[in-house]
Amino acid sequence: MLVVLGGGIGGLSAAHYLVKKNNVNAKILLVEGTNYLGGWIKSIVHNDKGVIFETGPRTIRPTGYQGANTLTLIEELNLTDKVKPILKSHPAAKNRFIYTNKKLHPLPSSLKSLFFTHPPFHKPLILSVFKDLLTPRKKVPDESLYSFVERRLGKDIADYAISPMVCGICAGDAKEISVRFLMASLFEAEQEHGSIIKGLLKNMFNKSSSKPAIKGILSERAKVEKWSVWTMDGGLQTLPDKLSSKIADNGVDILLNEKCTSLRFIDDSVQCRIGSKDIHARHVISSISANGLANLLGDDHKFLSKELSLIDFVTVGVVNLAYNGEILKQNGFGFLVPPFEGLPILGIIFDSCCTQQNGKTVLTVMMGGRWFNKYFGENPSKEKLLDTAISQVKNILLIDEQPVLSNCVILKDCIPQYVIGHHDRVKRIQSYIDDKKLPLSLVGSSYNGVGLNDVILSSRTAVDKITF
Ligand SMILES: Cc1cc2nc3c(=O)[nH]c(=O)nc-3n(C[C@H](O)[C@H](O)[C@H](O)COP(=O)(O)OP(=O)(O)OC[C@H]3O[C@@H](n4cnc5c(N)ncnc54)[C@H](O)[C@@H]3O)c2cc1C
Ligand SMILES: C=Cc1c2[nH]c(c1C)Cc1[nH]c(c(CCC(=O)O)c1C)Cc1[nH]c(c(C)c1CCC(=O)O)Cc1[nH]c(c(C)c1C=C)C2
Repeated sequence: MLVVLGGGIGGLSAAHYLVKKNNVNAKILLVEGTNYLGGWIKSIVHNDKGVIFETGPRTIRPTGYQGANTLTLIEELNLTDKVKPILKSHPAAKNRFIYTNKKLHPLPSSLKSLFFTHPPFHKPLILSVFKDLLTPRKKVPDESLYSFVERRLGKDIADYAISPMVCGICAGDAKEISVRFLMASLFEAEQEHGSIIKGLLKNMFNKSSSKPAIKGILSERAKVEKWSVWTMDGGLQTLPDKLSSKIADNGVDILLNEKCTSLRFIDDSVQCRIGSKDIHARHVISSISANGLANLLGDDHKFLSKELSLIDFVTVGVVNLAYNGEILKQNGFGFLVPPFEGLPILGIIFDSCCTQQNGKTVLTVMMGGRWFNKYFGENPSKEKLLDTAISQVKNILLIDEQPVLSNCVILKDCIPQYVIGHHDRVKRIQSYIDDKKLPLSLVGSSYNGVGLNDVILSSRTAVDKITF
């Protein structure tokens, strides 16, 4: 028996890859603690109004090894016809705004714009290139994203570009998040070549990758047609829905509403406590959060449990709003708010600019993250979040109308924070599992990337490494 813990995209894709590899016909069991498969991916479809609210992720990047891998999965699931690309030429790809000093500022998006001063930046961005070339290398094992960028490119970029970007990816504080999370290659460029620019130039002429490129039909199409990001017809939930039905059709047993409450490693197998039963597995793939897994290990593996529990998570409040008519004055993906503005929101996505919403204006307001308790306390009511969202939409986007539809969710501990030292912590965790030869694989957003592409690739890599 092979057990997969968790039915989010990590667990579902792990089960899919196990089915593909399972040449010994081992039984596969997927255990999900709630009555829903998909984890944070959830699309609420209002068929009568022609509106879709995404409460979690909404777009996926097609680029890189990870991006191509996800598109291959889409082909394997026969979902090609459901893919909805957003091209690089589309306003939603070109226009991203920063809200600061009571104004929405478009982020510069062309090479030409490097040479001019674009508020909120105080000087032309080309000066940051010179700063990088003139700043001596600082040898460090890791550093915060903020301090790396401030040191090499200047405070303006750290405050107005990097801090909001970190909010828009992990709802975290750039002063705490490791530079190796989002900018590993730039960090390595400094460590190896003394400057970001020099490192990038050297790498441009010395292109060698350890992994062979994935050349699927969809990923080739994405290159030729110049996709920026893509989403799915019917909402992103189409993906976990199809994965769930495909793995069930292929014989995976799916247990819903059953939590795994303990894992005991006995000889070379694992005893999983699920509900009131003990199930013996020859291998477990855990896709649940690192701190959830820490709680299952008891006192047998104190070091592992402690390291896993130190990976922190933040809570995000998500409010979806639909208004009659197309009433947005700006066209784009949305805007982010730098944390120093002290506003109770992280940013707003203009969903109806990215996807058709039947003539309605659909917005998603994201709140809290690293600052959830500061603005909302321990247990805020959903009304408080909804009121905050509507009043921020009114103040910033000048929309006075009341929404015709709304939804509010509080996503408790939904995004891990890869703080300084995360990379080494994950190495220690993996070394412990390898040294003790535990039949345990770790997948999901807690370890090697929080984007859907990273999570899906973590499942494929884990399954590739298992020997039956
Ligand atoms: C608001 C938001 C917006 C996002 N936007 C994007 C985006 O636009 N693009 C992008 O690429 N990524 C985005 N992400 C990131 C992405 O959605 C997540 O990283 C990804 O969905 C995590 O998947 P997972 O399988 O690792 O975890 P989860 O989705 O958390 O799945 C884990 C599952 O395990 C179950 N579980 C937990 N404990 C147990 C137990 N003891 N026993 C059994 N089951 C258990 C849980 O119920 C859950 O279903 C976003 C995330 C959030 C929260
Ligand atoms: C404000 C909160 C959040 C918004 N999105 C997320 C949070 C926490 C989560 C998120 N968004 C993206 C990813 C995937 C990253 C990846 O590795 O692929 C995750 C986990 C995509 C994304 N969204 C924005 C950016 C800059 C990115 C990176 C990839 C890309 O360039 O497309 C921008 C953005 N996110 C949010 C808003 C309001 C926003 C505005 C411009 C919300």
